[in-house]
Amino acid sequence: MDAAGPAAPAASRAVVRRLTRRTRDAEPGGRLRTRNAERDARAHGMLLSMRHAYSVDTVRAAEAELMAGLPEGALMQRAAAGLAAAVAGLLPRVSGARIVLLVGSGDNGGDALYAGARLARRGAGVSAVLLDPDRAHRGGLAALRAAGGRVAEDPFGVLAVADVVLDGITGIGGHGGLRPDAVPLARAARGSGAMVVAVDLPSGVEADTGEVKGEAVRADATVTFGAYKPGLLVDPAHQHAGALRLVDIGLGSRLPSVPDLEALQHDDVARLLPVPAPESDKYRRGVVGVVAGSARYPGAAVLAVAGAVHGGAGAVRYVGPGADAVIARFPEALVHGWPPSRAGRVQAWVVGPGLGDAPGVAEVLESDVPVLVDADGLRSLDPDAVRARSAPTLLTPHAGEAAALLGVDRGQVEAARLGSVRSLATKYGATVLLKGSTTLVADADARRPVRVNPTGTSWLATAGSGDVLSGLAGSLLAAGLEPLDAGSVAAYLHGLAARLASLGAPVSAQDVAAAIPRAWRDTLTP
Ligand SMILES: NC(=O)C1=CN([C@@H]2O[C@H](COP(=O)(O)OP(=O)(O)OC[C@H]3O[C@@H](n4cnc5c(N)ncnc54)[C@H](O)[C@@H]3O)[C@@H](O)[C@H]2O)[C@@H](O)CC1
Ligand SMILES: [K+]
Repeated sequence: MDAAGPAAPAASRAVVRRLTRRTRDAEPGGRLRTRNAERDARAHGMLLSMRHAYSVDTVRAAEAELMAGLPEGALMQRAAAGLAAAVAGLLPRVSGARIVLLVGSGDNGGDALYAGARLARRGAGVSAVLLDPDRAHRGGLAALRAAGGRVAEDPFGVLAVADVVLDGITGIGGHGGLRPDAVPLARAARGSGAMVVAVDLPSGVEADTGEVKGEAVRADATVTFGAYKPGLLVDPAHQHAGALRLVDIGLGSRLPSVPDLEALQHDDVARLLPVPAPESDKYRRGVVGVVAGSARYPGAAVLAVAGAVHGGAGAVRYVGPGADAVIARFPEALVHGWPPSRAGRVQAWVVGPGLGDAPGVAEVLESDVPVLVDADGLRSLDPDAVRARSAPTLLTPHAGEAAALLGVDRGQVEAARLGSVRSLATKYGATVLLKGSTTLVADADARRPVRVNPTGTSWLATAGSGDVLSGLAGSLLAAGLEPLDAGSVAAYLHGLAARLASLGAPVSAQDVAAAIPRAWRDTLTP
Protein backbone atom coordinates (compact mmCIF):
# COMPACT_ATOMS: atom_id res chain seq x y z
CA MET A 1 0.00 0.00 0.00
CA ASP A 2 1.16 3.51 -0.64
CA ALA A 3 1.81 5.91 2.16
CA ALA A 4 0.58 8.56 -0.17
CA GLY A 5 -3.17 8.11 -0.12
CA PRO A 6 -5.32 10.05 -2.56
CA ALA A 7 -4.30 12.51 -5.22
CA ALA A 8 -2.67 15.78 -4.19
CA PRO A 9 -5.00 18.42 -2.77
CA ALA A 10 -6.00 21.20 -5.15
CA ALA A 11 -3.77 23.86 -3.55
CA SER A 12 -0.78 21.61 -3.81
CA ARG A 13 -1.63 20.67 -7.40
CA ALA A 14 -1.61 24.34 -8.33
CA VAL A 15 1.90 24.77 -6.93
CA VAL A 16 3.08 21.63 -8.62
CA ARG A 17 1.81 22.94 -11.95
CA ARG A 18 4.25 25.78 -11.45
CA LEU A 19 7.18 23.39 -11.06
CA THR A 20 5.94 21.31 -13.95
CA ARG A 21 5.80 24.36 -16.19
CA ARG A 22 9.29 25.33 -15.24
CA THR A 23 10.64 21.84 -15.62
CA ARG A 24 8.58 20.60 -18.51
CA ASP A 25 11.76 19.38 -20.09
CA ALA A 26 12.63 17.41 -17.00
CA GLU A 27 9.25 15.77 -16.65
CA PRO A 28 8.94 12.43 -18.40
CA GLY A 29 5.17 12.75 -18.57
CA GLY A 30 5.25 16.27 -19.93
CA ARG A 31 6.11 16.00 -23.58
CA LEU A 32 2.94 17.47 -24.97
CA ARG A 33 4.31 20.91 -25.60
CA THR A 34 2.99 23.88 -27.42
CA ARG A 35 5.38 25.42 -29.87
CA ASN A 36 5.70 28.44 -27.61
CA ALA A 37 6.70 26.28 -24.70
CA GLU A 38 9.26 24.61 -26.89
CA ARG A 39 10.66 27.94 -28.00
CA ASP A 40 10.79 29.01 -24.37
CA ALA A 41 12.61 25.84 -23.48
CA ARG A 42 15.18 26.44 -26.19
CA ALA A 43 15.55 30.07 -25.20
CA HIS A 44 16.35 28.96 -21.69
CA GLY A 45 18.90 26.49 -22.93
CA MET A 46 16.96 23.45 -21.79
CA LEU A 47 17.92 20.16 -23.29
CA LEU A 48 15.32 18.68 -25.57
CA SER A 49 17.26 15.58 -26.38
CA MET A 50 17.90 12.23 -24.74
CA ARG A 51 17.39 11.98 -21.00
CA HIS A 52 19.77 9.57 -19.28
CA ALA A 53 19.49 7.68 -16.00
CA TYR A 54 22.33 5.98 -14.13
CA SER A 55 22.46 3.27 -11.51
CA VAL A 56 23.35 4.04 -7.90
CA ASP A 57 26.81 2.47 -8.23
CA THR A 58 27.59 4.61 -11.25
CA VAL A 59 26.34 7.78 -9.56
CA ARG A 60 28.33 7.01 -6.42
CA ALA A 61 31.50 6.35 -8.41
CA ALA A 62 31.10 9.62 -10.32
CA GLU A 63 30.42 11.48 -7.07
CA ALA A 64 33.51 9.99 -5.44
CA GLU A 65 35.68 11.02 -8.38
CA LEU A 66 34.29 14.53 -8.38
CA MET A 67 34.45 14.89 -4.60
CA ALA A 68 38.13 13.94 -4.56
CA GLY A 69 38.95 17.29 -6.15
CA LEU A 70 36.57 19.42 -4.09
CA PRO A 71 36.46 20.70 -0.52
CA GLU A 72 34.58 18.42 1.84
CA GLY A 73 30.83 18.87 1.74
CA ALA A 74 30.90 20.88 -1.50
CA LEU A 75 28.61 18.49 -3.37
CA MET A 76 26.08 18.42 -0.58
CA GLN A 77 26.07 22.21 -0.60
CA ARG A 78 25.43 22.24 -4.34
CA ALA A 79 22.58 19.76 -3.88
CA ALA A 80 21.11 21.75 -0.98
CA ALA A 81 21.37 25.04 -2.88
CA GLY A 82 19.55 23.55 -5.89
CA LEU A 83 16.93 22.00 -3.65
CA ALA A 84 16.30 25.22 -1.73
CA ALA A 85 16.03 27.18 -4.99
CA ALA A 86 13.53 24.67 -6.39
CA VAL A 87 11.41 24.83 -3.25
CA ALA A 88 11.56 28.62 -3.17
CA GLY A 89 10.37 28.65 -6.77
CA LEU A 90 7.28 26.71 -5.77
CA LEU A 91 6.22 29.09 -3.04
CA PRO A 92 4.45 32.41 -3.53
CA ARG A 93 6.74 33.77 -0.75
CA VAL A 94 9.53 32.06 1.11
CA SER A 95 9.28 34.39 4.09
CA GLY A 96 6.63 33.09 6.47
CA ALA A 97 6.23 29.73 4.66
CA ARG A 98 5.95 26.71 6.96
CA ILE A 99 8.40 24.05 5.92
CA VAL A 100 8.85 20.66 7.54
CA LEU A 101 11.88 18.45 6.93
CA LEU A 102 11.58 14.68 7.35
CA VAL A 103 15.17 13.75 8.15
CA GLY A 104 16.57 10.23 7.98
CA SER A 105 19.94 9.02 9.17
CA GLY A 106 21.98 9.49 6.01
CA ASP A 107 23.18 12.20 3.65
CA ASN A 108 19.72 12.48 2.13
CA GLY A 109 18.65 13.94 5.45
CA GLY A 110 21.76 16.16 5.30
CA ASP A 111 20.58 17.62 1.99
CA ALA A 112 17.19 18.38 3.53
CA LEU A 113 18.74 20.03 6.59
CA TYR A 114 21.11 22.28 4.61
CA ALA A 115 18.30 23.24 2.21
CA GLY A 116 16.09 23.93 5.23
CA ALA A 117 18.83 26.18 6.64
CA ARG A 118 18.93 28.16 3.39
CA LEU A 119 15.16 28.59 3.42
CA ALA A 120 15.16 29.54 7.12
CA ARG A 121 17.69 32.28 6.32
CA ARG A 122 15.17 33.64 3.83
CA GLY A 123 12.50 33.87 6.54
CA ALA A 124 10.73 30.52 6.28
CA GLY A 125 9.66 28.76 9.47
CA VAL A 126 11.53 25.46 9.24
CA SER A 127 11.02 22.47 11.53
CA ALA A 128 12.97 19.24 11.31
CA VAL A 129 11.46 15.89 12.24
CA LEU A 130 14.41 13.62 13.06
CA LEU A 131 13.69 9.94 12.53
CA ASP A 132 16.85 8.94 14.35
CA PRO A 133 18.03 11.96 16.38
CA ASP A 134 21.38 10.39 17.25
CA ARG A 135 22.29 9.80 13.61
CA ALA A 136 20.92 12.94 11.95
CA HIS A 137 23.54 14.76 9.85
CA ARG A 138 25.45 16.87 12.38
CA GLY A 139 26.64 19.65 10.14
CA GLY A 140 23.20 19.99 8.56
CA LEU A 141 21.51 20.13 11.91
CA ALA A 142 23.91 22.76 13.21
CA ALA A 143 23.37 24.83 10.05
CA LEU A 144 19.61 24.61 10.45
CA ARG A 145 19.77 25.69 14.09
CA ALA A 146 22.15 28.54 13.29
CA ALA A 147 19.72 29.77 10.65
CA GLY A 148 16.84 29.85 13.12
CA GLY A 149 15.27 26.49 12.29
CA ARG A 150 14.34 24.06 15.03
CA VAL A 151 13.76 20.41 15.77
CA ALA A 152 10.03 19.69 15.98
CA GLU A 153 8.72 18.53 19.32
CA ASP A 154 5.31 17.68 17.93
CA PRO A 155 5.94 16.16 14.47
CA PHE A 156 2.29 15.56 13.63
CA GLY A 157 1.36 19.04 14.78
CA VAL A 158 3.88 20.77 12.46
CA LEU A 159 3.01 18.46 9.59
CA ALA A 160 -0.70 19.34 9.91
CA VAL A 161 -0.05 23.01 9.14
CA ALA A 162 2.91 22.71 6.75
CA ASP A 163 3.02 24.38 3.33
CA VAL A 164 5.87 22.18 2.09
CA VAL A 165 7.30 18.91 3.40
CA LEU A 166 10.79 17.94 2.29
CA ASP A 167 11.20 14.17 2.26
CA GLY A 168 14.79 13.52 3.29
CA ILE A 169 14.23 10.11 4.85
CA THR A 170 16.28 8.09 2.35
CA GLY A 171 17.82 8.66 -1.07
CA ILE A 172 20.06 6.34 -3.04
CA GLY A 173 21.08 4.56 0.19
CA GLY A 174 17.53 3.39 1.01
CA HIS A 175 16.27 -0.13 0.45
CA GLY A 176 13.15 -2.12 1.14
CA GLY A 177 10.38 0.44 1.54
CA LEU A 178 9.86 2.82 4.45
CA ARG A 179 10.60 1.49 7.89
CA PRO A 180 7.62 1.36 10.28
CA ASP A 181 8.56 4.53 12.18
CA ALA A 182 8.55 6.55 8.95
CA VAL A 183 5.20 5.31 7.68
CA PRO A 184 2.88 7.43 9.88
CA LEU A 185 4.97 10.53 9.15
CA ALA A 186 4.78 9.95 5.40
CA ARG A 187 1.04 9.45 5.68
CA ALA A 188 0.61 12.58 7.77
CA ALA A 189 2.64 14.58 5.23
CA ARG A 190 0.44 13.34 2.44
CA GLY A 191 -2.77 13.92 4.31
CA SER A 192 -1.82 17.43 5.41
CA GLY A 193 -2.45 19.36 2.21
CA ALA A 194 1.22 20.36 2.10
CA MET A 195 3.20 19.91 -1.05
CA VAL A 196 5.55 16.98 -0.65
CA VAL A 197 8.95 17.44 -2.32
CA ALA A 198 11.17 14.36 -2.38
CA VAL A 199 14.89 14.91 -1.93
CA ASP A 200 16.75 12.99 -4.67
CA LEU A 201 14.16 10.16 -4.65
CA PRO A 202 10.81 9.51 -2.99
CA SER A 203 11.86 7.60 0.13
CA GLY A 204 10.98 3.93 0.01
CA VAL A 205 11.43 3.34 -3.74
CA GLU A 206 14.29 1.33 -5.22
CA ALA A 207 16.53 3.71 -7.11
CA ASP A 208 17.97 1.16 -9.52
CA THR A 209 14.88 -0.78 -10.51
CA GLY A 210 11.78 1.32 -9.93
CA GLU A 211 10.39 -1.32 -7.58
CA VAL A 212 8.43 -0.32 -4.48
CA LYS A 213 8.88 -3.05 -1.93
CA GLY A 214 6.73 -1.68 0.86
CA GLU A 215 5.33 1.72 1.62
CA ALA A 216 6.92 4.72 -0.06
CA VAL A 217 6.49 8.47 0.01
CA ARG A 218 4.26 9.76 -2.76
CA ALA A 219 5.70 13.11 -3.75
CA ASP A 220 4.23 15.97 -5.75
CA ALA A 221 7.70 16.73 -7.04
CA THR A 222 11.18 15.24 -6.82
CA VAL A 223 14.38 17.27 -6.96
CA THR A 224 17.15 14.87 -7.94
CA PHE A 225 20.88 15.49 -7.95
CA GLY A 226 23.57 14.92 -10.55
CA ALA A 227 21.68 12.42 -12.71
CA TYR A 228 18.31 10.75 -12.99
CA LYS A 229 18.13 7.36 -11.34
CA PRO A 230 16.29 4.60 -13.24
CA GLY A 231 13.59 4.35 -10.56
CA LEU A 232 12.50 7.92 -11.21
CA LEU A 233 11.52 7.02 -14.77
CA VAL A 234 10.12 3.50 -14.35
CA ASP A 235 6.83 2.47 -12.73
CA PRO A 236 5.77 1.84 -10.06
CA ALA A 237 8.38 4.14 -8.45
CA HIS A 238 7.88 6.76 -11.18
CA GLN A 239 4.30 7.16 -9.97
CA HIS A 240 5.67 8.22 -6.57
CA ALA A 241 7.99 10.90 -7.93
CA GLY A 242 5.61 13.56 -9.28
CA ALA A 243 7.17 16.30 -11.40
CA LEU A 244 10.93 15.88 -11.80
CA ARG A 245 13.67 18.44 -11.59
CA LEU A 246 17.33 17.63 -12.11
CA VAL A 247 19.87 19.75 -10.20
CA ASP A 248 23.29 19.92 -11.82
CA ILE A 249 25.99 19.29 -9.20
CA GLY A 250 28.80 18.96 -11.75
CA LEU A 251 28.68 15.18 -12.24
CA GLY A 252 28.16 15.39 -15.99
CA SER A 253 31.74 14.85 -17.16
CA ARG A 254 32.30 12.01 -14.65
CA LEU A 255 29.33 9.94 -15.84
CA PRO A 256 29.90 7.29 -18.53
CA SER A 257 28.63 8.05 -22.01
CA VAL A 258 26.39 4.98 -21.97
CA PRO A 259 23.65 5.24 -19.34
CA ASP A 260 21.64 2.38 -17.83
CA LEU A 261 18.35 3.80 -19.01
CA GLU A 262 17.44 6.51 -21.48
CA ALA A 263 14.31 8.30 -22.60
CA LEU A 264 14.00 9.65 -26.13
CA GLN A 265 12.78 13.23 -26.43
CA HIS A 266 11.25 15.11 -29.37
CA ASP A 267 14.57 15.91 -31.06
CA ASP A 268 15.82 12.33 -30.82
CA VAL A 269 12.64 11.00 -32.37
CA ALA A 270 12.74 13.64 -35.09
CA ARG A 271 16.26 12.49 -36.02
CA LEU A 272 15.16 8.86 -36.21
CA LEU A 273 11.95 9.25 -38.22
CA PRO A 274 12.27 7.78 -41.73
CA VAL A 275 11.53 10.82 -43.86
CA PRO A 276 11.58 9.90 -47.58
CA ALA A 277 14.28 11.34 -49.82
CA PRO A 278 13.44 12.77 -53.27
CA GLU A 279 14.54 9.54 -54.96
CA SER A 280 12.50 7.28 -52.65
CA ASP A 281 9.84 5.01 -54.06
CA LYS A 282 7.47 2.81 -52.14
CA TYR A 283 9.87 -0.14 -52.13
CA ARG A 284 12.81 1.90 -50.95
CA ARG A 285 10.65 3.36 -48.17
CA GLY A 286 9.97 -0.20 -47.05
CA VAL A 287 7.10 -2.65 -47.37
CA VAL A 288 5.62 -4.13 -44.20
CA GLY A 289 3.70 -7.40 -44.11
CA VAL A 290 0.96 -7.89 -41.53
CA VAL A 291 -0.26 -11.34 -40.48
CA ALA A 292 -3.08 -10.61 -38.07
CA GLY A 293 -6.76 -11.08 -37.33
CA SER A 294 -9.00 -14.13 -37.32
CA ALA A 295 -12.69 -14.90 -37.76
CA ARG A 296 -13.02 -14.14 -34.06
CA TYR A 297 -10.92 -10.95 -34.04
CA PRO A 298 -11.18 -9.34 -37.49
CA GLY A 299 -10.80 -5.86 -35.97
CA ALA A 300 -7.21 -6.60 -34.92
CA ALA A 301 -6.26 -6.95 -38.59
CA VAL A 302 -7.76 -3.54 -39.40
CA LEU A 303 -6.09 -1.84 -36.43
CA ALA A 304 -2.66 -3.36 -37.07
CA VAL A 305 -2.91 -2.29 -40.72
CA ALA A 306 -4.06 1.17 -39.55
CA GLY A 307 -0.88 1.50 -37.45
CA ALA A 308 1.23 0.26 -40.36
CA VAL A 309 -0.37 2.55 -42.97
CA HIS A 310 0.35 5.58 -40.78
CA GLY A 311 3.78 4.37 -39.73
CA GLY A 312 5.98 5.48 -42.59
CA ALA A 313 6.38 2.35 -44.75
CA GLY A 314 5.91 2.71 -48.49
CA ALA A 315 3.31 -0.08 -48.68
CA VAL A 316 1.46 -2.52 -46.45
CA ARG A 317 0.78 -6.14 -47.41
CA TYR A 318 -1.89 -8.00 -45.45
CA VAL A 319 -2.14 -11.80 -45.18
CA GLY A 320 -4.98 -13.40 -43.22
CA PRO A 321 -8.72 -13.88 -42.97
CA GLY A 322 -9.52 -10.19 -42.46
CA ALA A 323 -8.76 -9.12 -46.06
CA ASP A 324 -12.29 -7.84 -46.81
CA ALA A 325 -12.42 -5.75 -43.65
CA VAL A 326 -8.91 -4.44 -44.29
CA ILE A 327 -9.63 -3.42 -47.88
CA ALA A 328 -12.94 -1.83 -46.93
CA ARG A 329 -11.14 0.42 -44.48
CA PHE A 330 -7.74 0.76 -46.21
CA PRO A 331 -7.98 0.42 -49.99
CA GLU A 332 -4.27 1.29 -50.17
CA ALA A 333 -3.33 -2.03 -48.51
CA LEU A 334 -2.26 -4.96 -50.69
CA VAL A 335 -4.03 -8.18 -49.64
CA HIS A 336 -2.68 -11.65 -50.29
CA GLY A 337 -3.75 -15.28 -49.83
CA TRP A 338 -1.98 -17.73 -47.56
CA PRO A 339 0.93 -18.37 -46.98
CA PRO A 340 2.92 -15.23 -46.08
CA SER A 341 5.95 -16.48 -48.02
CA ARG A 342 3.95 -16.06 -51.29
CA ALA A 343 2.85 -12.51 -50.54
CA GLY A 344 5.81 -10.90 -52.29
CA ARG A 345 8.84 -9.18 -50.86
CA VAL A 346 8.54 -7.31 -47.57
CA GLN A 347 11.23 -5.61 -45.50
CA ALA A 348 9.58 -6.55 -42.17
CA TRP A 349 6.73 -8.68 -40.83
CA VAL A 350 4.24 -8.08 -38.05
CA VAL A 351 2.62 -11.25 -36.78
CA GLY A 352 0.17 -11.96 -34.01
CA PRO A 353 -2.50 -9.34 -33.30
CA GLY A 354 -5.88 -11.10 -33.05
CA LEU A 355 -4.43 -14.20 -34.68
CA GLY A 356 -6.08 -16.59 -32.22
CA ASP A 357 -4.87 -20.11 -32.85
CA ALA A 358 -4.32 -19.54 -36.56
CA PRO A 359 -0.90 -20.42 -37.96
CA GLY A 360 1.51 -17.77 -39.12
CA VAL A 361 4.17 -17.29 -36.45
CA ALA A 362 6.42 -20.19 -37.45
CA GLU A 363 6.18 -19.28 -41.16
CA VAL A 364 7.03 -15.66 -40.55
CA LEU A 365 9.90 -16.44 -38.17
CA GLU A 366 11.51 -18.43 -40.98
CA SER A 367 11.86 -15.30 -43.09
CA ASP A 368 15.14 -13.42 -43.31
CA VAL A 369 13.73 -9.97 -42.56
CA PRO A 370 12.99 -8.31 -39.19
CA VAL A 371 9.88 -9.69 -37.49
CA LEU A 372 7.68 -8.16 -34.82
CA VAL A 373 5.73 -10.70 -32.75
CA ASP A 374 2.78 -9.45 -30.71
CA ALA A 375 -0.27 -10.70 -28.80
CA ASP A 376 -1.42 -14.21 -29.82
CA GLY A 377 1.83 -14.68 -31.68
CA LEU A 378 3.65 -14.57 -28.36
CA ARG A 379 1.77 -17.55 -26.94
CA SER A 380 4.19 -20.38 -26.35
CA LEU A 381 6.81 -18.59 -28.42
CA ASP A 382 9.85 -20.84 -28.68
CA PRO A 383 13.08 -19.08 -27.57
CA ASP A 384 15.17 -21.38 -29.79
CA ALA A 385 13.15 -20.49 -32.87
CA VAL A 386 13.68 -16.80 -32.17
CA ARG A 387 17.36 -17.18 -31.30
CA ALA A 388 17.98 -19.15 -34.50
CA ARG A 389 16.75 -16.32 -36.73
CA SER A 390 19.18 -14.60 -39.06
CA ALA A 391 17.37 -11.23 -38.84
CA PRO A 392 16.32 -9.27 -35.75
CA THR A 393 13.12 -9.96 -33.82
CA LEU A 394 11.07 -7.49 -31.80
CA LEU A 395 8.63 -8.86 -29.21
CA THR A 396 5.91 -6.54 -27.89
CA PRO A 397 4.23 -8.16 -24.86
CA HIS A 398 2.07 -6.50 -22.22
CA ALA A 399 2.75 -7.51 -18.63
CA GLY A 400 0.47 -10.58 -18.80
CA GLU A 401 2.12 -11.90 -21.97
CA ALA A 402 5.58 -11.16 -20.58
CA ALA A 403 4.68 -13.07 -17.40
CA ALA A 404 3.58 -16.09 -19.42
CA LEU A 405 6.83 -16.03 -21.44
CA LEU A 406 8.90 -15.78 -18.26
CA GLY A 407 6.82 -18.33 -16.32
CA VAL A 408 6.00 -15.89 -13.49
CA ASP A 409 2.91 -14.03 -12.26
CA ARG A 410 1.75 -10.88 -13.97
CA GLY A 411 2.15 -9.02 -10.66
CA GLN A 412 5.83 -9.93 -10.59
CA VAL A 413 6.37 -8.37 -14.01
CA GLU A 414 4.46 -5.22 -13.07
CA ALA A 415 6.43 -4.85 -9.84
CA ALA A 416 9.81 -5.34 -11.54
CA ARG A 417 9.36 -4.04 -15.07
CA LEU A 418 13.00 -3.23 -15.74
CA GLY A 419 14.29 -6.62 -14.62
CA SER A 420 11.52 -8.37 -16.52
CA VAL A 421 12.15 -6.68 -19.86
CA ARG A 422 15.88 -7.37 -19.57
CA SER A 423 15.27 -11.03 -18.69
CA LEU A 424 12.98 -11.50 -21.67
CA ALA A 425 15.44 -9.88 -24.05
CA THR A 426 18.16 -12.21 -22.78
CA LYS A 427 15.96 -15.30 -22.86
CA TYR A 428 14.88 -14.72 -26.49
CA GLY A 429 17.99 -12.99 -27.80
CA ALA A 430 15.51 -10.42 -29.12
CA THR A 431 14.55 -6.81 -28.61
CA VAL A 432 11.59 -6.63 -26.23
CA LEU A 433 9.08 -3.81 -25.86
CA LEU A 434 7.17 -4.24 -22.59
CA LYS A 435 3.93 -2.27 -22.86
CA GLY A 436 2.42 -0.50 -19.89
CA SER A 437 2.22 2.78 -18.06
CA THR A 438 5.93 3.31 -18.61
CA THR A 439 6.69 1.28 -21.73
CA LEU A 440 10.24 -0.10 -21.77
CA VAL A 441 12.32 -1.35 -24.70
CA ALA A 442 15.34 -3.58 -24.07
CA ASP A 443 17.74 -4.42 -26.88
CA ALA A 444 18.91 -7.95 -27.56
CA ASP A 445 22.39 -6.64 -26.70
CA ALA A 446 22.23 -6.30 -22.90
CA ARG A 447 25.04 -3.71 -22.91
CA ARG A 448 22.78 -1.15 -24.55
CA PRO A 449 20.63 1.12 -22.35
CA VAL A 450 17.00 0.20 -21.87
CA ARG A 451 14.70 2.88 -23.29
CA VAL A 452 11.75 4.18 -21.29
CA ASN A 453 8.94 5.92 -23.14
CA PRO A 454 7.98 9.34 -21.82
CA THR A 455 4.77 9.94 -23.79
CA GLY A 456 2.23 7.50 -22.40
CA THR A 457 -1.23 8.36 -21.19
CA SER A 458 -3.64 6.21 -19.22
CA TRP A 459 -6.20 6.72 -21.98
CA LEU A 460 -4.07 4.32 -24.05
CA ALA A 461 -5.33 1.46 -21.90
CA THR A 462 -8.03 0.76 -24.47
CA ALA A 463 -8.85 -2.29 -26.58
CA GLY A 464 -6.92 -2.49 -29.83
CA SER A 465 -4.30 0.16 -29.03
CA GLY A 466 -1.63 -2.56 -28.90
CA ASP A 467 -2.59 -3.70 -32.42
CA VAL A 468 -2.01 -0.15 -33.67
CA LEU A 469 1.37 -0.04 -31.93
CA SER A 470 2.51 -3.29 -33.52
CA GLY A 471 1.58 -2.08 -37.01
CA LEU A 472 3.33 1.22 -36.40
CA ALA A 473 6.51 -0.39 -35.06
CA GLY A 474 6.49 -2.92 -37.91
CA SER A 475 6.24 -0.11 -40.41
CA LEU A 476 9.28 1.59 -38.87
CA LEU A 477 11.19 -1.71 -38.96
CA ALA A 478 10.36 -2.00 -42.66
CA ALA A 479 11.58 1.54 -43.20
CA GLY A 480 14.98 0.44 -41.89
CA LEU A 481 15.04 1.41 -38.21
CA GLU A 482 16.81 -1.10 -36.01
CA PRO A 483 14.48 -2.81 -33.51
CA LEU A 484 15.45 -0.68 -30.48
CA ASP A 485 14.75 2.50 -32.44
CA ALA A 486 11.63 1.12 -34.15
CA GLY A 487 10.16 0.05 -30.81
CA SER A 488 11.00 3.20 -28.90
CA VAL A 489 10.04 5.61 -31.70
CA ALA A 490 6.76 3.71 -32.20
CA ALA A 491 5.99 3.89 -28.47
CA TYR A 492 6.78 7.61 -28.47
CA LEU A 493 4.57 8.42 -31.48
CA HIS A 494 1.81 6.13 -30.22
CA GLY A 495 1.74 7.80 -26.78
CA LEU A 496 1.89 11.26 -28.30
CA ALA A 497 -0.86 10.38 -30.81
CA ALA A 498 -3.04 9.17 -27.95
CA ARG A 499 -2.48 12.40 -26.05
CA LEU A 500 -3.21 14.54 -29.09
CA ALA A 501 -6.34 12.54 -29.90
CA SER A 502 -7.50 12.38 -26.30
CA LEU A 503 -6.80 15.82 -24.83
CA GLY A 504 -8.06 14.45 -21.53
CA ALA A 505 -11.07 12.54 -22.89
CA PRO A 506 -11.57 8.87 -23.84
CA VAL A 507 -9.93 7.80 -27.05
CA SER A 508 -10.37 4.72 -29.25
CA ALA A 509 -7.60 2.71 -30.90
CA GLN A 510 -8.79 4.03 -34.28
CA ASP A 511 -8.48 7.60 -33.00
CA VAL A 512 -4.91 6.83 -31.93
CA ALA A 513 -4.03 5.42 -35.36
CA ALA A 514 -5.57 8.42 -37.11
CA ALA A 515 -3.57 10.81 -34.92
CA ILE A 516 -0.17 9.23 -35.72
CA PRO A 517 0.52 11.71 -38.56
CA ARG A 518 -0.21 14.60 -36.15
CA ALA A 519 2.22 13.14 -33.63
CA TRP A 520 4.78 12.70 -36.40
CA ARG A 521 4.33 16.33 -37.51
CA ASP A 522 4.47 17.59 -33.92
CA THR A 523 7.76 15.76 -33.45
CA LEU A 524 9.27 17.23 -36.61
CA THR A 525 8.14 20.80 -35.92
CA PRO A 526 11.18 22.80 -34.85
N1 LIG B 1 27.30 10.99 -2.22
C1 LIG B 1 27.34 12.26 -2.57
O1 LIG B 1 28.32 12.78 -3.02
C2 LIG B 1 26.14 13.07 -2.48
C3 LIG B 1 25.03 12.55 -1.86
N2 LIG B 1 23.94 13.27 -1.75
C4 LIG B 1 22.80 12.78 -1.00
O2 LIG B 1 23.11 11.64 -0.25
C5 LIG B 1 22.20 10.61 -0.49
C6 LIG B 1 22.82 9.31 -0.22
O3 LIG B 1 23.20 9.34 1.13
P1 LIG B 1 23.52 8.04 1.96
O4 LIG B 1 24.43 7.19 1.22
O5 LIG B 1 23.92 8.49 3.30
O6 LIG B 1 22.15 7.27 2.00
P2 LIG B 1 20.68 7.74 2.35
O7 LIG B 1 20.67 9.00 3.10
O8 LIG B 1 19.92 7.66 1.10
O9 LIG B 1 20.14 6.57 3.27
C7 LIG B 1 20.99 5.82 4.08
C8 LIG B 1 20.52 5.82 5.49
O10 LIG B 1 19.17 5.41 5.55
C9 LIG B 1 19.03 4.23 6.33
N3 LIG B 1 18.05 3.41 5.62
C10 LIG B 1 18.24 2.54 4.61
N4 LIG B 1 17.07 2.03 4.21
C11 LIG B 1 16.12 2.60 4.98
C12 LIG B 1 14.72 2.48 5.03
N5 LIG B 1 14.09 1.65 4.22
N6 LIG B 1 14.04 3.24 5.91
C13 LIG B 1 14.69 4.09 6.74
N7 LIG B 1 16.03 4.24 6.74
C14 LIG B 1 16.74 3.50 5.87
C15 LIG B 1 20.38 3.63 6.42
O11 LIG B 1 20.51 2.97 7.64
C16 LIG B 1 21.30 4.83 6.32
O12 LIG B 1 21.50 5.40 7.58
C17 LIG B 1 21.73 10.87 -1.90
O13 LIG B 1 20.50 10.27 -2.19
C18 LIG B 1 21.67 12.37 -1.91
O14 LIG B 1 20.44 12.81 -1.36
C19 LIG B 1 23.90 14.66 -2.18
O15 LIG B 1 24.22 15.43 -1.08
C20 LIG B 1 24.83 14.93 -3.32
C21 LIG B 1 26.18 14.44 -3.04
K1 LIG C 1 14.06 11.19 -0.12
